[in-house]
Amino acid sequence: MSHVLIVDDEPAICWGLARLCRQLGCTSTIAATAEEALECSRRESFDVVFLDVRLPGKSGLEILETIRQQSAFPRIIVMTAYGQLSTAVDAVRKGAFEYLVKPFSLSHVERLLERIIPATNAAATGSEQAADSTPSLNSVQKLEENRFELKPHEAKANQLVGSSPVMQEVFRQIALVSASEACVHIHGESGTGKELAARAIHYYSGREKGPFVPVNLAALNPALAESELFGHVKGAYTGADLSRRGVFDQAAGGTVFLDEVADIPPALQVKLLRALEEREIWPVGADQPHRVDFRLISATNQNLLDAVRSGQFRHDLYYRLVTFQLELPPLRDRVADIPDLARHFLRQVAPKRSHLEFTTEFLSALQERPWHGNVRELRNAIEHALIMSPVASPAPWHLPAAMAPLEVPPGVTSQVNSAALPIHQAIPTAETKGEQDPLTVAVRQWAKTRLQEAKLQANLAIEAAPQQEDAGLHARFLAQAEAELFQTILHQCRQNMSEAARLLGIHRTTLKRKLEEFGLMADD
Ligand SMILES: Nc1ncnc2c1ncn2[C@@H]1O[C@H](COP(=O)(O)OP(=O)(O)OP(=O)(O)O)[C@@H](O)[C@H]1O
Repeated sequence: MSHVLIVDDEPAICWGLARLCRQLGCTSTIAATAEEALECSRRESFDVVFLDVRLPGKSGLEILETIRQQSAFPRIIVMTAYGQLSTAVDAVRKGAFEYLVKPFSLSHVERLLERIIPATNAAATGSEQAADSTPSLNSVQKLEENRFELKPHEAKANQLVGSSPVMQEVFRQIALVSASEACVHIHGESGTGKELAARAIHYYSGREKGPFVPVNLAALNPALAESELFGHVKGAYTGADLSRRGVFDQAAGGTVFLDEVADIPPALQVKLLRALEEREIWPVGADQPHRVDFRLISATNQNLLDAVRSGQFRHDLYYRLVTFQLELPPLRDRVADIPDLARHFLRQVAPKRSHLEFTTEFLSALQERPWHGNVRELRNAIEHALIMSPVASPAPWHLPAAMAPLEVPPGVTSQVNSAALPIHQAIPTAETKGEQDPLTVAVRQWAKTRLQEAKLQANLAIEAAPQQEDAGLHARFLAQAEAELFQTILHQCRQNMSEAARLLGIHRTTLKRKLEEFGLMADD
């Protein structure tokens, strides 16, 4: 008969779990604190331990390792309500067998126990089944041999915020998969945090000291894509005066992040498959391949299976890439995370104002938006609102207009992520440039969206609509930016033209002429 230790200071949880144990024919002991739990595991041996993270006094994670050793390595199931990603990773590294996100259903726990109990019984009788009982959190054994410490500074720099149940599940999966070497495929709408999740997997893996090399396949010039990925030797083609290391070589000992992987040209799919299977890279023009040690994480906002079905994506490559699929939920499915995310972005974009409290009205307005651009749109909206309200806490009307839904036809990416451009083309990002200037971000996004539209039109062979598109991007940009700037300043100056012109540093007549040009002159 299996013996279960339940460590939680919430009586209702202890009661529910104890009853479940009885139904499954196990005995159970309850402890409400870490100290009590240690005392119990000193006295008797347990097969399964339910261990809450937040306990009065010491936390569950602090005693996890001692309990494992005292009780002859029981299956430890860590339970938490509001874990950060680092909590989940810590639990896995310390040897937790499972990580349960509260609130959990008892039927889920029942299935889990039904899976564990035969193995623990077998272990007690020394039968073969025990040897087969692989821990649910894989690679625990490997980690036992090769334990590494958490790097709080790195984790913080790449912090994924989210306490909603769906994000807790994401954290759990990141914790599991980062302990392995599996190829991970991240799927989610644009701006849901796919690159951030990929970075987290890298930083929490054994490769965290190696490079993380992001590359956006949709942004690569098709003619140069092969050389970007695999490198080339000197003289490989006209103009190749020097040999060049590709993305995989740059990532040696670390991780390659292939963003928008659905856009990889068919010819390169074969080469990528070979690189994954053989762990060998064949640079353009080379007469032999060489070995490279890399881990691959890929992402897309498209349905990769649809691409396989339509013959655009090789099925063998699909199965190689999607060893483990991580789904990032759209922001509308985790509105509970919005206040925490808003505070996180406040600290990020305006550290000097981090003491500021958002009003309930502002937070409600945030939670009511559709967020088609997901977390990226939220970040930009917070920056915008903080700019528009430089002193006081922002109000709902300081937010920019909500983004329209993005219709993304297959084969066209919804957004070009500058952080995932090839290294030598990368535009400085928050990571490379320190603090991000909101205007730079907005301009960059505007330009990317226009490029994306151009690409879409080219793909669909659409004739550009005459009027507006006839004006070059520069003129269109100025018209849009100036109109917005003038309107905002005029609004702040209560439509006082002289005051607005003074603030703008232009002559009043110039302002008037421009407003007329843009059709923004108010009727007298
Ligand atoms: N859970 C989160 N916590 C904190 N910041 C987040 C979170 N998710 C996304 N972000 C932030 O939102 C922005 C967009 O994230 P990211 O680039 O990772 O999204 P993505 O899904 O890769 O987008 P795309 O598909 O357009 O490339 C970044 O500034 C990122 O730091």
